[in-house]
Amino acid sequence: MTLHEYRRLIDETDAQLLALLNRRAELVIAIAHLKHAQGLPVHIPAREMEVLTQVITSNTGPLDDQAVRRLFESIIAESRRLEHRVLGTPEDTPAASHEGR
Ligand SMILES: C=C(O[C@@H]1C=C(C(=O)O)C=C[C@H]1O)C(=O)O
Repeated sequence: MTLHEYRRLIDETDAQLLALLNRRAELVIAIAHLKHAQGLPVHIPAREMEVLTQVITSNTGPLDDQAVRRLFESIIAESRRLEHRVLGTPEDTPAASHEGR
């Protein structure tokens, strides 16, 4: 395959990744509203650990586990930012502190 063909495949793959990331973001928004309604915080470290453990455990490479961890830590951090944005809560304040609003 030529360089140009590989790059077209990368472009296609990036489009798929973006669609999946936005699908994940839509699920995160739904979860944000549920957690807010139940008085739960945006940041749930135990769940984040579970997500990271799952992706690292199922990683078959060529990305190494540290790379997968960094990528998903970034995705999760953006998910938290998104939750705070849709809820209108400050980023460093748990949504639980907004109970009763
Ligand atoms: C999406 C959630 O909110 C936050 C973001 C998470 C994620 O992006 O996977 C996981 C835990 C929470 O800190 C959730 O609680 O499930």
